[in-house]
Amino acid sequence: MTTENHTDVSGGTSTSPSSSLGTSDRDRLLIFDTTLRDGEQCPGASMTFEEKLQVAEVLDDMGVDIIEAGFPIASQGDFESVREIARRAERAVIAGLSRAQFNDIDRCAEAVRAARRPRIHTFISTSPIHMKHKLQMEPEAVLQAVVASVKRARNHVDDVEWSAEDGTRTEFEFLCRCVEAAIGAGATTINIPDTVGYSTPDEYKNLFIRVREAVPNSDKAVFSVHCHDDLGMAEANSLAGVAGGARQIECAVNGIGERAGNAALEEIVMAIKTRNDVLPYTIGVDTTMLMRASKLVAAVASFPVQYNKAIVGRNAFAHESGIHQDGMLKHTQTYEIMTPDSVGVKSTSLVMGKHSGRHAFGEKLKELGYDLGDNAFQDAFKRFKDLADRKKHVYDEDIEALIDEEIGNAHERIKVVALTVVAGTGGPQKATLTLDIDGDRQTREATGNGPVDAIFLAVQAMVPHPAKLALYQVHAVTGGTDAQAEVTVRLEHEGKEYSGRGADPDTLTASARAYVHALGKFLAKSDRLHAQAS
Ligand SMILES: CC(=O)SCCNC(=O)CCNC(=O)[C@H](O)C(C)(C)COP(=O)(O)OP(=O)(O)OC[C@H]1O[C@@H](n2cnc3c(N)ncnc32)[C@H](O)[C@@H]1OP(=O)(O)O
Ligand SMILES: CC(C)C(=O)C(=O)O
Ligand SMILES: [Mg+2]
Repeated sequence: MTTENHTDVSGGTSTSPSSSLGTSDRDRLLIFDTTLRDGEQCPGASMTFEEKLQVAEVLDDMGVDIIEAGFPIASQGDFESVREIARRAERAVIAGLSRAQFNDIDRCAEAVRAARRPRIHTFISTSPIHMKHKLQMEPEAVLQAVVASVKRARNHVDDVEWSAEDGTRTEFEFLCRCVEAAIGAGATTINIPDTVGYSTPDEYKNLFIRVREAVPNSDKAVFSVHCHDDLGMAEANSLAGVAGGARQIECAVNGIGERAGNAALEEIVMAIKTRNDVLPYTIGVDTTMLMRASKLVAAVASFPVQYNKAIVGRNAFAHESGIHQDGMLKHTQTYEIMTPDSVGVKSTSLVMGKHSGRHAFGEKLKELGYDLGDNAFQDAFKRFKDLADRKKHVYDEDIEALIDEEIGNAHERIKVVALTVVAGTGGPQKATLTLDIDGDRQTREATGNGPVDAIFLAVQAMVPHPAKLALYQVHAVTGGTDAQAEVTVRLEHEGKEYSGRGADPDTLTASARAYVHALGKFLAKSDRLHAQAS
C-alpha cells in the first residue's frame, strides 16, 4: 500500500522561522485533526456515529491533512465510525489510534483499511512516571514494545505514526533511543506530545531541535507536535515546536480534548495565516470553513464555545466600547487583525451597550432606518445610555421601541415626570404620579385594585376624561428578566379608539407612559373636534 507524500519529511533545519521566509514544500505544515479522538475524550463530548460522520465530512472538505477518526479498540461504535469515515473520506489521510498491543493495532488496521490514505497511529508512554506507575514496565521493555508495535503497524500500512506519550517529561537520552528505534522500525511520523500541558514554548522548541540533531535517522520522518492546554500554552507550544522543525500539528476544533483540551485548530491555522510574515508556512485548510466546523463541533459535542474564545467565540468580531466602535467605523483594521469573512463569520458586529458612543449609536439608527435631527438625536442618545445602564443587553428592538416612543412623545401634551408605586400582597396598591400637562406639573396619589389600576386612577384624577379603557397589553421586547416591557393601552370613546405605547424596563412606568400617550391622542382629537364645532 502506498501513501501520497504531502510534505518533505526533512521538516527543515531552520531554528528561527523568520530566517526561512518564503514558502516551499519544506514549509508546508500538515494539519492533523484529533477532534474525533482526543477531542471526544473530554468528559461529556461523546458523539454519535452520525455526528462523527458529519464532523469528518466538514474536516475533509475544509482541507485538513489528517483526520484522526477514533480509537478503534475502544468500542464497537468507535471501530464502526472510523471504518465508515475511512470509506467516505475523499482527501484526508484517515488515522486510527492504537496502544502498543497487537490486538489494538490489528483492529485499527481493519478500521482504516478502506481509506484511500490510511494511517495507523500507535503510542506508548516513555516518561519515568508513566512507565513505572501506569505501564509498570521497565524502559527496555517499553523500547522493545516501540519496535514491535511499529513493525506490526507497518505490516498493515505504509503510513505509521508513533507517539512518545508524555514525551516532554521523558528523559532526553531515552526519548532519543525510542525515536530512533521507531523510525528504524518504519515509523514515518514521530510525535512528541506534551501530554500533560507542562512544557513552555522555548523548552518545547529546543526539544525538537535537540532530538532532531541527536537522532541519526531523524531526517526519515516528519516530526509532529501534540499539545495540551493545562497551562494555557497549547497553541504557543505547538508553534514553538514548528520553529524547532516539526511539520505536523495535532489539534482539535474549538480546542476540545483531555482536561483543558488540545491546541485549537482554528487558532493555529489563523495564527499562521495572519502572521505569515513571522510564521512563513503554508497550510491546506480553507479558513472560511472554520466557523462552520466550530458550530458543528460545539453542537454535536454539546460543548459550548466560550464567548471570548479566539477566532470562533461570539465576541471575537464584536465591539461594544465607543472608542473601538468609532475606530472600526473609520477603519476596520484599527481593531481587527483578521476579517470576519476569512473565518466564515458574516460580519463584524457593533454591539450596543453602556460603553457605546454617539458614532456607533448614529450608525445603528441609520441601519434601523431613522434619521433624527440633532436635538432629537441627543435626547435619544441620553435615553439609550440610561437604558443601557439598567439593562445588560440592548437589542435593536429596544432601540426601536425607545426611538418610536421618543418620536411619539415629541407630540405629547401629557408627559410622565415621576412615578412611585407601592405594590405587593398587602394592598391596597398606591400610586403617586407626577405629570407634565401642557407645561404644568401636577402630582396625585391614588389607590386602586392593583398597581396599574392605581396609576390609571391617578391620571384620571389629574385629567378627567370620558374615554374607557378598551385594552391593556404588556409584552417583553426581548428575553430575560431585565427585558424592556412594551405596554399598549387602547382607550375608546363614542366608537373611536386611541392607542398609546410605552416602553421601559419597569412595566409600571411603561404602563403610565402608554396610558398618557393614548390619552394625549384622545385629548388632541377632542380639542380638534371642539375647535371645528365652535
Ligand atoms: C494520552 C492519551 O490520550 S492516550 C488515549 C486515551 N484514550 C482512551 O483511553 C480512550 C479509549 N480507551 C478505552 O476504551 C479503554 O481504556 C481501552 C479499551 C483502550 C482499554 O481498556 P481496558 O483493557 O479495560 O484497560 P484500562 O483502560 O482499564 O487500562 C489501560 C491498560 O492499557 C495499558 N496501556 C496504556 N497505554 C498503553 C499503551 N500505549 N500501550 C500498551 N498498553 C497501554 C495500561 O497499562 C493498562 O494496562 P493493564 O490493564 O495491564 O494495567
Ligand atoms: C495519544 C497521544 C498522542 C496523546 O493524545 C497525548 O499524548 O496527549
Ligand atoms: Mg492528547
